[in-house]
Amino acid sequence: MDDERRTIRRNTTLVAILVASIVALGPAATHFVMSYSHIRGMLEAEAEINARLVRGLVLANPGLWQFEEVRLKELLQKRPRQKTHEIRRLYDLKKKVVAESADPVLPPTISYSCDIQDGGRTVATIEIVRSLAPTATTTALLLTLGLVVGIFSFFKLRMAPLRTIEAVQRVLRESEEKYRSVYESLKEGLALYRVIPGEEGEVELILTDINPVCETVFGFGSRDPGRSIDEICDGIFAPYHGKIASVLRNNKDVSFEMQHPGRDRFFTVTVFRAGGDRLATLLEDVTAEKRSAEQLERLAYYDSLTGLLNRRMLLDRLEQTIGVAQREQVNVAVLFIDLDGFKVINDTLGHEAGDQILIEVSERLQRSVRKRDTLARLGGDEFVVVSTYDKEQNAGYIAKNLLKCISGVYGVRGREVYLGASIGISVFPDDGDSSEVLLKNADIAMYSAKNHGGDFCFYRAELNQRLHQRMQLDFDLRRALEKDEFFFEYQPIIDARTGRISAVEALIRWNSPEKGRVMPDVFIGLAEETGLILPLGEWVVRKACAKLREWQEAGLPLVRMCINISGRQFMQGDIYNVVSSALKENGIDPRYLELELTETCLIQNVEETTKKLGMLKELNVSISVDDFGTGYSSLQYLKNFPIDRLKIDRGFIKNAPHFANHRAIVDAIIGIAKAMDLKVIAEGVETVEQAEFLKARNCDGLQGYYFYRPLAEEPLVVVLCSQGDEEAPPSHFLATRVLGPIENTLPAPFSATRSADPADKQASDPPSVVGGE
Ligand SMILES: Nc1nc2c(ncn2[C@@H]2O[C@H](COP(=O)(O)O[C@H]3[C@@H](O)[C@H](n4cnc5c(=O)[nH]c(N)nc54)O[C@@H]3COP(=O)(O)O)[C@@H](O)[C@H]2O)c(=O)[nH]1
Repeated sequence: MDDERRTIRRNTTLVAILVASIVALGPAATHFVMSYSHIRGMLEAEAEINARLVRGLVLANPGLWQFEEVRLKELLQKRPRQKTHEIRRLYDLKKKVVAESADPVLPPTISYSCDIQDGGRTVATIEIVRSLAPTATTTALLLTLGLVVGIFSFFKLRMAPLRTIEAVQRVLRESEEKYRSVYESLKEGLALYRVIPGEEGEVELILTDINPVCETVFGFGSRDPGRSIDEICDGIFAPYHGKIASVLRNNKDVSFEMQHPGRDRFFTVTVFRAGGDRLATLLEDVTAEKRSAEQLERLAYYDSLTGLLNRRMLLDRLEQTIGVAQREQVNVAVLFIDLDGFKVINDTLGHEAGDQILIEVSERLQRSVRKRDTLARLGGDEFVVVSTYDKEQNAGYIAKNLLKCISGVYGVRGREVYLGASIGISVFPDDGDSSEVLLKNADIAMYSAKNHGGDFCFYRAELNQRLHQRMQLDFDLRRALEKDEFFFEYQPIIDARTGRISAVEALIRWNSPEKGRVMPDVFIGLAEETGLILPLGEWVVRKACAKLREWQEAGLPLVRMCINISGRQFMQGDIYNVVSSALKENGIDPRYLELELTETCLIQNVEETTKKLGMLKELNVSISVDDFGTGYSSLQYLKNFPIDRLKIDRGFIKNAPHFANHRAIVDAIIGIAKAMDLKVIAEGVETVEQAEFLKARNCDGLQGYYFYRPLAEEPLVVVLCSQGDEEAPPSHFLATRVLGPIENTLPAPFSATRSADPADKQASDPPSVVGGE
């Protein structure tokens, strides 16, 4: 028990004794005193009356009244209340009883005497004695009752204040606990301080209490209460003393944001009065909000992958640089960099690897540019450097330096890959006077550099013209599709064993009203870029199936129809539904349709490819890998893909008879195909040597100008009809078309008369063929 409680207990005991005594004795004492004085008053009055009566007798009989005992006794017996037991006595001067009227009177008694005078001289005394017993009894009863109530009151009174205090303390404790639990569960740090005013508005804050968050987040320790905040926090609050002091002065809360350098965190501090000269600070950790605000700002102005400036910031900086260049009479070069070969790396090694490379490229560029230059990433594999220079040739030097630093070998995922770059340069003020124009022109120049095999290219007005030409071409192609201006030429594929045509490859051409016959090299790339390849590719599938049905219905000897499927069409298009619906609509045997996909396209996304190829294979169509050898050539993938044929790229065929390494590659590809139970076709067979070389190595199929150039439909039909038998083609095919003479001789190596010069060969002079692949 503390001192306070002890004092309270002592004082309340004293008060309780006092009150209990009053309660115990008060009624009895009051009763006694009041009864006593009442009785006494009555005795006085009665004694007076009796004395007067007796005096009458005395005055009437002055010498002999003492002998009138009977009369005197009668007088003494005259009382207002006869029931009250009394003793009444009359004494003479010698104190001898002259007359007496006596009832039995219980002690204790009360008496009153009254003198009887005669001529101013006392001649006798009357005494009345009455019992005080009834009063004493009542008083005793009251005293007993009072004591009981007094003792009870004593205990009650003695405990009541302590109980009240305990109740108050309990309420306080509960409210303290509530406050504590709120205080401690606050997610903000709450610290209480005693303020010691210093000189010139300075204040010293002495920490008095902290909640747990203050410890974990702000770094206060449990031993810190009692210490000055400046001492604990190495003075980080010092700059805010003025604000803190103003809270006491103005009685108004203040808030400010501060950084805790030791903990690398940001806090919003709200200072408010906590009663008297106490202050409290609410410390809210806003590090996460601050970081996400910074992150948002970074996202708005910086590229999230490399940390370089983004397009928005680049344009802003470029505008500023133009302003400076105008004032200082210097040139600004905008160098638009696009990586060469990045897409293949990204597609084959995955996006993570691609990202890793982009980060390394940005690091190399950062090391290469000057501090005052601007370096940005526009997205994908496009970077831009903005540099000021004074001499004309300097922009070229900068580009060369950039190329030197970017181009080379990159290590990624334990492999080494080579990367180059193409740079387009536009120059202020010659090529534009706004950031947007300079950037657009540098982009155009970059395309030109890329089309010329990399390196760098300065912007020229005619490049812009070329861009417009491309836009025009895209427009014309879309219109051509609507107007059905596309058509096929068919290049036969020869079965090397029999010399018969085993398949034809349908090759798209555009019959442009303005340009005439346009070859696919001119438009397929652009169609891929713009996405036109999706409807165009669908047209190819549907047209090929429709042709197969037409030929079937016309009774032509059927061969496989091979069509080229572009990478974008395979990955992004709904190839399965397009092929299956085209097959169904035309009711043709799916085995007559072969889809040619390039190696690079197949390994873009192996999982997706496996799924799509599996579905296509379920339709029973054939699948071949085009341009084999030029891409990744992964045997692992080949093993898992459901493919039927490999087509060796014509680049290897061209040099195979003359160069040992190309020969070795062709040998290897044929070997792989045989080992995997795949058929192998050689593309671009142009000479007799090539044909003999391939035949000697058991290549299954041969395709190339040596045998046939791509043929229009009519000569193809003639060739197909003539192979194996000498029957004429169905009449309706010949009726409307003019055919050249068909030379019905075997081509070398099947006939010694065939010229080896591909230039000699025309679409109208096919060899006669025997057998099939
Ligand atoms: N996505 C699609 N791509 C298509 C389609 N049709 C064609 N193409 C692709 O366009 C590229 C160029 O095709 P093209 O000008 O038709 O040339 C083909 C042949 O003419 C040519 N070839 C055939 N033999 C020889 C030869 O002996 N020498 C030689 N120099 N060239 C020859 O090769 C082209 C066919 O190549 P490939 O497809 O790899 O078998 C071309 O990449 C076509 O793929 C289409 O409908 N969709």
